[in-house]
Amino acid sequence: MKTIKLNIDKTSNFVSKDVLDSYEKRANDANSLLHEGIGLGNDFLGWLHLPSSISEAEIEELEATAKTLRDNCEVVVVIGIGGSYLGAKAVIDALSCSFDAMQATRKNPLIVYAGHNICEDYLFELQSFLKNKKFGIISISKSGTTTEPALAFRLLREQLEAQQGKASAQQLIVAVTDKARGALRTLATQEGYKTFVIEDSVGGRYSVLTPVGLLPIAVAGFSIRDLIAGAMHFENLCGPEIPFDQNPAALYAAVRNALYQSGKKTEILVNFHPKLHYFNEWWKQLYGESEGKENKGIFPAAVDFTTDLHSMGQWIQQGERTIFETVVSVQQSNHEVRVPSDEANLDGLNYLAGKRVDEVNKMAELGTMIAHVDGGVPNLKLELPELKELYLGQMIYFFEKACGISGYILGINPFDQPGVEDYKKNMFALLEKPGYEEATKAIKAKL
Ligand SMILES: O=P(O)(O)OC[C@H]1O[C@](O)(CO)[C@@H](O)[C@@H]1O
Repeated sequence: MKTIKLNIDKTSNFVSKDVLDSYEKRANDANSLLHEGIGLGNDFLGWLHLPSSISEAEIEELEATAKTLRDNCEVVVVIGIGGSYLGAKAVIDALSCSFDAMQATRKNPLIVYAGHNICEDYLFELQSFLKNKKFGIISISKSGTTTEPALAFRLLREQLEAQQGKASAQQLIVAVTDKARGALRTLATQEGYKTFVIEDSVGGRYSVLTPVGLLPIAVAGFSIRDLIAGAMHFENLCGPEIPFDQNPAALYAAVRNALYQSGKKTEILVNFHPKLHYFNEWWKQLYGESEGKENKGIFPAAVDFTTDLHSMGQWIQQGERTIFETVVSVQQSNHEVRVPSDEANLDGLNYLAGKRVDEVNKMAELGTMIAHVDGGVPNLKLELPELKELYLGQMIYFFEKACGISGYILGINPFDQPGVEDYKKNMFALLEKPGYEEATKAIKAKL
């Protein structure tokens, strides 16, 4: 099986071999600790062996449910926030035609998203769009209580029942949530919705290879079997028994921590393929929510090149030297477009005539890497052979495993997210949620 490849060569001027070697033990110990299951956050290690533990029966159930939604819906709304939608959107966007939403004739239902913001105009416009559509809903919330998806689900469930009738709506709603707890579980049980379980041991940002991601990806018409196969392959390639210098997850975790300790406080995930924009977003939550603790942690930023070379390129080239880049590079385009020759050549592009557009993109990528490294920005590179389910699955597991190792090297718990409760408490107090009376009084005194 072809695999994604990590290249850390363009960090060697910033992290010496001795320094990198000094991280070998910490990275190996962190990897072993994950597998021993006795480290910080060890209640949330269900993602570690997830790829190899998904059964044929589970895959068939996901495929069957996806078929029901595919056969009966022209639109499927994925409701969820954070890890409850980012993994699905990252994979679906990476594999879909860039103009899929505008296609007149469709093989697959259009996937749209809700519950990932609290925007009245967004929800109004989505409900207006759905007015004359046969749509289904995949409502996803591990806790089952997150405000944003719950609000969207209340609105869209009411609309679906009004448009299709309660009985038909019941067949077009799937809930993915906790096996026993939370409002979404209670509602799904009461209404008789088809449900899938998010195991307690799998945190939201690590849940893309559970029904959270797999069901929407299957509904979109992509191969969850290939995605799982790629993840399983990297479950093996990043295991604790793999030597440090051959273990991509351990190496990436070690290099990024060495760079962080040397003063590189921000990591910028870079792509040269716009379909990976939401993969950036998935990665930002995975690393930001895992490592941003105890006033520590690399800040995860992201850009789409060459687009953002025309917005962020100046800062990256000549701003504060506290950044490094991890470039996700897709080696082979799925399509071919060559630069035409032009008799007048007024644009001066005839020197490119006959070349593949991707050849131009690759030279932009190489030129950018040279400029940034020369400018004091270390570069790591993750090469994907193609944008296919297999390599996306490999990359998902690679970043998940490296995140666990990196968090343990940093000395924090990579699997909790206590900091996200602060805004929620204030929001509930300001909204005068029952039970928050004291908090309401206190926060209003601050205003
Ligand atoms: O799936 P849930 O429980 O609605 O949580 C959604 C997201 O919110 C968070 O819990 C943060 O509040 C993320 O970790 C999670 O991915």
